[in-house]
Formats: sequence, C-alpha cells, structure tokens
Amino acid sequence: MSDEPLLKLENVSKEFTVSGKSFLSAKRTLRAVDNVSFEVRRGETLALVGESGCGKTTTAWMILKLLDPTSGRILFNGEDISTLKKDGLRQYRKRVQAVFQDPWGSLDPRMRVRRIVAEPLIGTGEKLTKAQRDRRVDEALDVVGIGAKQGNKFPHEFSGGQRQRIAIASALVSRPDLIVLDEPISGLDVSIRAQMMNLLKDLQEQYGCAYVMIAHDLGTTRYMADWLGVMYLGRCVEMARSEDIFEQTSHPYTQALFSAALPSHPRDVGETIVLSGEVPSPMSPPSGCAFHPRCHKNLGAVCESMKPEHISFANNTEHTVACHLYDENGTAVRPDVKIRDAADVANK
Ligand SMILES: Nc1ncnc2c1ncn2[C@@H]1O[C@H](COP(=O)(O)OP(=O)(O)OP(=O)(O)O)[C@@H](O)[C@H]1O
Repeated sequence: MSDEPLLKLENVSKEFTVSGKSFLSAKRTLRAVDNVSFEVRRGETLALVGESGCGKTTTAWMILKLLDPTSGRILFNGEDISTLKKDGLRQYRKRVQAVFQDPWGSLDPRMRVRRIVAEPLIGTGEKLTKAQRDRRVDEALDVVGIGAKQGNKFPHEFSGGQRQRIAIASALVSRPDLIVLDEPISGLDVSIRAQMMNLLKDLQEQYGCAYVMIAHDLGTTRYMADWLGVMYLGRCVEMARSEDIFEQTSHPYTQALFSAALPSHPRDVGETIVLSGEVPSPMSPPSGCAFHPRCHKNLGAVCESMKPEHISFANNTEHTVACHLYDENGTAVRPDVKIRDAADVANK
C-alpha cells in the first residue's frame, strides 16, 4: 500500500459566527475545530472520538465539502479541495462518499431503492450505459446483503439495519476512495451492530476504500480503526495508531475517556477516572489547555495559562499528544502528578 496520504488535513480550523440571545447583543465567534491536522492513507480507517460537541461532525463536513474551513487546507491526493471547480468537484463528490447515522435522512422515501443506490452514478461524468449502471447497482445491493431482487422496493419496506445497508450500497456504488462514516452503527440495535461492523470491514478489504469514522463508542473504534484521533473542544489532543493508543493512552482526557468506556483499559490507568463537569462551551473555552478544569493531572499554572503544542513521542513519532505532561521529545515529564500535587508543581 502506498505511503502517500489519500487525505491530509493541515491545521484546519472552523469558526462559526453565532448571534447573541437578544437583537442587540453582539455576534460571537465559536471555534468548533481548532488547528486539526491528520492524514488518512488508502484503504485505512481513521476514527475520531470525543464527547459530544468536540468538533467531530464539523471536521467530517469539511472533508465532505459541505462546509469550508475558516483556515488551513484539506488535500485529497495532494490537491487542495478548496480549489476544486466543476469537473474536479464532481469527481471529488464521486470519490468521497458518506454514510450517516440516520439513513432516513439520505434515503428519499418516494424513490425505489434501485434509484436511490444509482443516484451517485448520475452526473459524476463517468460514462456508463444503462446496462452497466444496472450491473453496478445490482452488485452494490448484493455485496451489502440486500440482494438485487429487492431493489424495486421502497425504503420503508426495510428494517433500520437494512436501510443502513442500502445507504452503504449507495455510498459504494461509485467505487469511492474514501467514505466518511458518521456514527454509522449507533442508531442500530445492539444485536446488529457487529454484523454492520463486519460488513464495513469486508467491504473495505474488497474495495480498498479508506474510512474516516466518527464514533462515540470506543469498542467500535478498537475493532474498526487503524488510527485514532481523540478530540476535545475542537482540538485533536491525541493521535496515534489505534493499537498504540489502546496499549498506552497518554493524554489525561484520553485516559479518562478510555477508563470510563473500557474499565479494564488502559493498563497504565488502573483506576476509573471520573470526568467532572460538562464540556465547556467552545464560545468561551478555558484559558491555556482547554481540558485543564476537568483534568485529573492538572499541573496548575502552566496548564491554566499555556496552550500545549502537539509533540510526538521520540520512540514513536506517529503518536502525537498536546499536553504539558510531556516534553518536546514526547517523554512524560510528570506522569505521576495527581491533582492534589498541582499547586505544589505550579509553585516549583
Ligand atoms: N452551524 C453551526 N453554527 C454554530 N455552531 C455550530 C454549528 N455547527 C456546529 N456548531 C457547534 O460547533 C461545536 C462542534 O459541533 P460538532 O457537531 O462538530 O461536534 P460533535 O463532536 O460532532 O458532536 P456530536 O457528537 O454531538 O455530533 C458545537 O459546540 C456545536 O454547537
């Protein structure tokens, strides 16, 4: 597999202007995504995790070109997607597809399933005869387990899991290089989630497409993802190969997230870390490290006043973290620090 990234985000940020509550109050800026950088290689899966409101969907929407970044660049096969016009944009829409949590949103209830699945083939510039198009639709319906014969039915004639399979068929039919999966299984019954994860993995093996996956559930990401990015209040606070993060969580936020979701992991945490309070509003983020008010390893003054840079670990440069607990080589400075030591540390 080529090492050239299929998708590259370079310091991507997105700000929204939000009106005040009353007519007279000033407009304010909300930074939903803050300097996010990562790469996705062909055929690999990168998952973004984090609590609600941390910027996962906004990031996905920018990749899908449903939103434009306020700053930074998104490169697809080395090309800045903000420069795409007409044909280039049409090609991009064909090569980058999406599956959302609620398939109802993307399945027109008045259309037969065949027509819905064929939709991404229309207007992509790819010259297909009707027979070729039909064959593609049949194949897509077959590989997702719906079966070509069911194509004349309407979406309401299928169960939730089947509807999600139809949405996947529709995403696959144009043979995309990348599919953005926005919580694709969280709306489904627990009993069929495993089937759906297996299906997505099988399809990736068969077609070689990459996935950017948004997930709340760490169990899913552990099974699906090659890379994991942990987001907090718009920032990607930790990023690494999935197996490396599951082996060694480094950012205190990642540790808290993992300790709550996977009580037996990670090995280095040992005890359950309870995250106190809510995620602060991105409209008025805390100073310094935005996680400091909730952090069980808060070092005090440095965390409260300085935004930590992203650094990579000396023994594994693919593992990056933005936290004052680590020095510029990624070595842990004070991994032992507990919150009660914070004032002492700050005074040293
Ligand atoms: N169009 C918009 N206008 C203003 N604020 C927005 C807009 N879209 C998103 N936001 C805000 O940006 C922040 C990030 O939202 P986003 O939906 O990307 O988070 P998320 O991690 O995907 O959350 P969830 O898991 O709940 O979908 C939130 O504070 C949200 O309220």
